[in-house]
Amino acid sequence: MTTPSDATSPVDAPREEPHCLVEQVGHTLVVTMNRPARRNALSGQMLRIMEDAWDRVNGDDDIRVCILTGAGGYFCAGMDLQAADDKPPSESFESGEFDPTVIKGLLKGFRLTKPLVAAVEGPAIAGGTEILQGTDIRVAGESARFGVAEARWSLYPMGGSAVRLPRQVPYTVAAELLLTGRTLGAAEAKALGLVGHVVPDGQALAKAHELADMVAANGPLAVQAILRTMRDSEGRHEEDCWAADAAVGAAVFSSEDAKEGPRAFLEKRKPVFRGR
Ligand SMILES: C[C@H](/C=C/C(=O)SCCNC(=O)CCNC(=O)[C@H](O)C(C)(C)COP(=O)(O)OP(=O)(O)OC[C@H]1O[C@@H](n2cnc3c(N)ncnc32)[C@H](O)[C@@H]1OP(=O)(O)O)[C@H]1CC[C@H]2[C@@H]3CCC4=CC(=O)CC[C@]4(C)[C@H]3CC[C@]12C
Repeated sequence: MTTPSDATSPVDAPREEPHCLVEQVGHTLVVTMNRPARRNALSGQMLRIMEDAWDRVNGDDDIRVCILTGAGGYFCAGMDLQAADDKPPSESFESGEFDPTVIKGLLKGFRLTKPLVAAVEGPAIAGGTEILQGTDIRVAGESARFGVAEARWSLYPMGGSAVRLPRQVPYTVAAELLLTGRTLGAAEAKALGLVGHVVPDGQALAKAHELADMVAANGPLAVQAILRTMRDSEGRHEEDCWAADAAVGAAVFSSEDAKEGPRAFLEKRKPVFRGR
């Protein structure tokens, strides 16, 4: 997809903001989709920055949790329809330039090994709700709106929603949202369990930080092991999961942190976890 960074621009043009901002705050990496004038529509540049951020989360032991949010009071308006009109994604699929089975920026075919907290203000439409389904803990401002609108434009929810949404909300609701393209508000999303928290507008990021800080204060090995088992056991019979569950759990109990935690409780102090 063409992005402004691919185009030549006059030297006197104002410096364009990066399409995605990445900032570490303590043990939390904050990823902010940053094209508010386009309602944070997903550009190629934005997705490339997000892919690098995901690698940083997975590769840096100092990062224990990630927050994904959008700038300007918006979450994400999905694929950049102008860029798609300039260069239809089908050209990239047909040429083999892009393998749609893995869309790392949208966390399809690639997952974070640490918890991802979504802070949603305003519209999270199509690709916006698609990437939401790759997050773990979710906070919405009361005016946030969700939906998978691809069918409205005779497009396909290539970000994974036809697979994931029926696993995250009741089947008939997933079918209705995917097939009608209608949107839903934060209250309905909370009632369905698509998001876990609804807060006053403008407070989603603060709540996301509060939750992220709770995660970051816990044993990182335990947190990552729990997340791994949740991911690996999804859709499988429980009897097929216990061996892996036990192996992952035993490794956590064998860690130094598993001794530090109970000791800190008994000594009535905060634990100091070192991730080993
Ligand atoms: C398949 C994956 C997902 C697909 C999609 O998401 S389809 C797009 C669906 N999006 C929508 O339907 C939302 C459209 N927007 C709205 O409904 C409204 O704007 C809003 C409700 C979001 C906000 O309303 P508002 O009143 O506040 O604001 P407006 O006045 O409407 O808008 C303000 C301003 O912003 C512009 N705008 C808004 N939305 C968009 C948008 N989506 N695109 C562009 N511009 C937008 C609007 O025009 C106004 O502008 P103005 O000038 O002021 O009038 C895909 C997701 C990612 C894809 C992959 C990306 C990487 C790839 C690269 C390749 O080369 C191969 C393909 C691929 C892998 C590609 C594959 C497909 C995806 C996975």
